[in-house]
Amino acid sequence: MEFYSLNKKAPKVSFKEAVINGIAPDKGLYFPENIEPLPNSFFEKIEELSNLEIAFNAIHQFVSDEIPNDVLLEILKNTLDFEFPVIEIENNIATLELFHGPTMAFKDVGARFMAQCLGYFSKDQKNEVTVLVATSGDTGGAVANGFLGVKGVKVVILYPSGKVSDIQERQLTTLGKNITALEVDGTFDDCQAMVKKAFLDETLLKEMKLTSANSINVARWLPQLFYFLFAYKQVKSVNKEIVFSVPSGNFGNICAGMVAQRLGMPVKHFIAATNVNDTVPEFMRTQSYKPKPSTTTISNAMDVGDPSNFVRIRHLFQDDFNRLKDHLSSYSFNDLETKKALLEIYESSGYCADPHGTVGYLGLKKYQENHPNTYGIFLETAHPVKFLDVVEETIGKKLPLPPQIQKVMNKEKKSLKIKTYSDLNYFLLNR
Ligand SMILES: N[C@@H](CCOP(=O)(O)O)C(=O)O
Repeated sequence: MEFYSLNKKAPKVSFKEAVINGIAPDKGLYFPENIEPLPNSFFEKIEELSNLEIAFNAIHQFVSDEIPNDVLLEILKNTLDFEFPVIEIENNIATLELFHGPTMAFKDVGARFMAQCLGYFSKDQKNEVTVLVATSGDTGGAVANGFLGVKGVKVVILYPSGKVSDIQERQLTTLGKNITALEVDGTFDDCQAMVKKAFLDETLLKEMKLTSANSINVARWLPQLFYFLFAYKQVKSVNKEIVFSVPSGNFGNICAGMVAQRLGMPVKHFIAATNVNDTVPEFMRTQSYKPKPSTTTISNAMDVGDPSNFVRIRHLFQDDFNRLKDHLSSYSFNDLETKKALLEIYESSGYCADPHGTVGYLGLKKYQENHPNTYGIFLETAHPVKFLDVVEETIGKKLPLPPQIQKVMNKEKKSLKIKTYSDLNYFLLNR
């Protein structure tokens, strides 16, 4: 399978090259040349398949023979060694819990998958690869965990100072070894812009091989489509039209869900639920894409003003707005609405959602006002404990700390403060 750049000014590349490059030389995101639907029998018998079999069948066409089947299976086995349960909390409303992995956020799957692919591809290379990643909260911890100790790979994580939760910060600043955290005086968008600038910086590129571990990298982005298939397997028997409501920041997860739909998975509609960082809901209202500086919210991992992957979503629908709106609705909610709903869900069902999942729930409720007979699944993208202060204060109860979190609580946070792109450039050239 080849991948082309969405800016169409760079040569097509293999999966291996797309993973190693991260982003195309013309600054475009890579996109698969073809998305071949899976046979009907795959979906008819999906309940009989293990998660490993589902994932292998879904990802194989993108990886093709660039990773041998036995190695790919091993990578998937190491990636998917936890549960992805769907839990019904109200009539026609269920949540897909994506937080049972090592850093308790949905990013664990993509980060582990990409780390192993990159480890495989760079095993014979003499030169070390530097992975640059920008995070608004959850990606950083997952990438740190997934890449820890991977030979020939150094990871540099940029995060916005004071804008990630205490636990998220611990997850990305306490591991050491091949992982370095840079605390940026700015927003997530500033971090993401610096990372993208580095990929075009000839002085850097002469000195080192750089790649990205954000969802702009196909190996981080595509495995997220597994979640939707795992959920479909669990709810297929309800025999209703299925809609997914995805809390969205950089829009990689929802875009991967749309790839699962292209593979043939029956889904009626997607809902992109955002906090007040509403660039996409505004686009769906006005047809005009206007990125704006991100605002800090209690669902901080979605504090993104210029979502990288929205361009992939538009491309999936050939930039045809009418086709896009048949498949996608997008709504935004403020912190007050989020806290109110978090408490309501807790009091009515006993389910403790996190602020991101709650935004997803709100998006689903809004959509179902006009589509009451659909079966809705909202994604719980991170464990509520990662947002301890806000969740405990909202529900008025203490949350027990799971072992994954206890592990990082007493470790010392280590980061270097930077402010501008030249600070990043200096760090990379002189570390
Ligand atoms: N929500 C993210 C922002 C980066 O998204 P990514 O999926 O492109 O890595 C975060 O938690 O950092």
